[in-house]
Amino acid sequence: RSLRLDVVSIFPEYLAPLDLSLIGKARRDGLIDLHVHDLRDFAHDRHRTVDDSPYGGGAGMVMKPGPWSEALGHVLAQGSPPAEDHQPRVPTLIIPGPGGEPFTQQIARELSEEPWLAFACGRYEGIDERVYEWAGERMPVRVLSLGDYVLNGGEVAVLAMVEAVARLLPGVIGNVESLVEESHEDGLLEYPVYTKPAEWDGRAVPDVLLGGNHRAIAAWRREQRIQRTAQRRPDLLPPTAATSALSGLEER
Ligand SMILES: OB(O)c1ccc2cc[nH]c2c1
Repeated sequence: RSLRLDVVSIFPEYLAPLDLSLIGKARRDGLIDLHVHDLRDFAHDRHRTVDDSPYGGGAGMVMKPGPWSEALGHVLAQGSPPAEDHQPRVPTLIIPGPGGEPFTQQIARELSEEPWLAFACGRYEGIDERVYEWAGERMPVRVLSLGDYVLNGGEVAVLAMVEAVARLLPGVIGNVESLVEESHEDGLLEYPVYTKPAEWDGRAVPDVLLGGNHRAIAAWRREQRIQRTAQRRPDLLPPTAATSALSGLEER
């Protein structure tokens, strides 16, 4: 199964890290087909203008609708001629933004099932709202946020989302076991990990991990995940589990 990715940005070089390591190998192996488009190529005035001042006033600039509709139209055109089922293929368009739906591991899993994702990287104060409407009439659109903080543009968010999605594709990560017991995979944070030496800086590795009792090790790791989640991310636990896990901590 291969995933086609299109990214539109005024800083296409920002996406260069996708050529490195795992994602780079996935591209060379044909698992990922990445196309980065420079939004300015779709601005036809002499200065290749992509922004202008906001109606209604306010600070900063807003990204003009014209170049975006041309750029996204160009991306859509890559889906023709239609696939064998004669339905013109369209991508799911992801638009990163601080005002979006929180991006989660669950969404990463959903997106990794898609054959074609497109990403629109905003800059300045954002993209003219009519672009969201225009795009929504032509393809599924999801506005996603990495978290409650603000970046200067969508490129960093796209790098993060592409990595989170691509690593779930079969064949991208060599060791599939590492995809199972990781943070957020089943709603819990990951357990603490240790490696040699058994004692370092006067600090020992928990005895249970040095023995060979795999049932005891699995139980210890499960308990660690629950405790760590209760301490750091009680919001991930159902209310009763959070308090009972924490009360277990207080008694110690
Ligand atoms: O925080 B973000 O994910 C984000 C995304 C896009 C733009 C465009 C201007 N500021 C942005 C911030």
